[in-house]
Amino acid sequence: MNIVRFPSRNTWPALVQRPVMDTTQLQQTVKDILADVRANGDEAVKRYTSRFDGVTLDNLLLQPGEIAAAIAAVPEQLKQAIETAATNIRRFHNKQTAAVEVIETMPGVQCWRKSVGIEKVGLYIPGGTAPLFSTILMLGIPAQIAGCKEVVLCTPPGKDGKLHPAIVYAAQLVGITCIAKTGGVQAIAAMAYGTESIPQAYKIFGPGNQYVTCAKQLIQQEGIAIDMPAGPSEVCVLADDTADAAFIAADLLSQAEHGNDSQVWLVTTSEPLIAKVQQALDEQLSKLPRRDLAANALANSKLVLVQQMEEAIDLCNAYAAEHLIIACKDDEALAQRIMNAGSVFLGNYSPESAGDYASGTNHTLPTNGFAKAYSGVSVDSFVKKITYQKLTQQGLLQIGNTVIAMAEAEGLDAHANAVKVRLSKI
Ligand SMILES: NC(=O)c1ccc[n+]([C@@H]2O[C@H](COP(=O)([O-])OP(=O)(O)OC[C@H]3O[C@@H](n4cnc5c(N)ncnc54)[C@H](O)[C@@H]3O)[C@@H](O)[C@H]2O)c1
Ligand SMILES: N[C@H](CO)Cc1c[nH]c[nH+]1
Ligand SMILES: [Zn+2]
Repeated sequence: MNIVRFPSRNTWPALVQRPVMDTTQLQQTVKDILADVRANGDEAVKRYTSRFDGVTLDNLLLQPGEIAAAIAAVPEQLKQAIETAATNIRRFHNKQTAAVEVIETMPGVQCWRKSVGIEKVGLYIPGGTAPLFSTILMLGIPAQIAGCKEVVLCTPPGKDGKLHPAIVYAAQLVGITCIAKTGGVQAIAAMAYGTESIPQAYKIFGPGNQYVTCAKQLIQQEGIAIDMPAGPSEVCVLADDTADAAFIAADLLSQAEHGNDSQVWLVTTSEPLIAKVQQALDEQLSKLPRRDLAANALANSKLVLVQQMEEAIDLCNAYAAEHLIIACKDDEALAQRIMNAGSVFLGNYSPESAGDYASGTNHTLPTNGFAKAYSGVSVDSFVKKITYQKLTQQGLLQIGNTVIAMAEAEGLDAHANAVKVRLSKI
């Protein structure tokens, strides 16, 4: 990992840049696949699934017989773990709904706002390097709570053309039955445009690699909504001299193992901690099955030493990590000063893995600095908020002159007349 000592503030904009592929080439590749799927539907989706995932499929949609077989193949202990996680995620997300409240802004003028589930949603579940069935809970549960009517799920198949049994188990647990065995750009295109077998969605959710994230950003320009750019995983650990180097190394590796383009940071005021973390990383990395992916990600990553905690906080806010772990004595006080992060983990006993799987918060979060302006997925992401109003005759008498005065001042006489014509009849 690169060690950066006392970087001056004017170097921070370059320092916080994430590693990205050549964006021109990436965008061209993605645009070509999007256009092909739009023109050729299932045939193109199958062709790209064969090219990128090495699988030739007759049927893109998971068949009922495959569902029963997959569910039977999930070990009981894993089923229980998935159900415990689902219960916690439900508990946390159930509290994100608010009762409709009618506000009387003037006598006889009532206004209210209601959340209505987006009718058709598409969920992308990553599967290129690991079958992230936990992501099904993170997207499927808020979709269920929001009352979305049609949910389609796309995920890449394994080399045998099948889905990991836990993917199928988690999907049925959250009531998803329309499951397509395809990933990458072709999956995002299929959900955006609709194909013969994959239904079109109004909004597409879910994390993915740089191809998936770029495809989501491009289809957004065509009028399909997306949750947010949720690309390669990131964690930043903010630590002082009370932190435990072995815990920090474990947390950094937990996100580095997601893929080559993940990025992990340590920001600290403690010089001795840096050497200890480096040693712990060496010890732990060699034992990981996914050490090659993690080692590549560590090459993109940084251990940053700063003088003061004040500066450390400012740098964390400039970096705007997907996940921020505060491994410091004053974790709660420091957390108050965090302006930019997808999700924050406080203290030495809150590993990011807890939030990735089971504590209850959502793990679909903005990466690449988008946490400066975007939130992670929640029930809100799956609803539109429609406003309503009802005016009585008394209400229109109260508000009428205000509307007429403003409409006439804007030169919009027809607006004023829509009020006058009614007032003349009261
Ligand atoms: N931000 C978040 O909330 C969050 C959550 C979970 C996972 N993630 C991230 O999701 C990512 C998952 O990535 P993944 O690769 O394992 O799975 P993925 O499902 O996102 O991508 C796999 C697909 O990429 C496509 N692809 C691969 N190489 C290609 C190429 N050369 N050209 C065109 N398409 C190509 C293929 O179609 C393949 O099916 C990781 O980066 C992980 O860190 C992020
Ligand atoms: N850390 C990922 C979000 O960046 C979520 C995840 C899923 N499984 C394990 N981790
Ligand atoms: Zn993770």
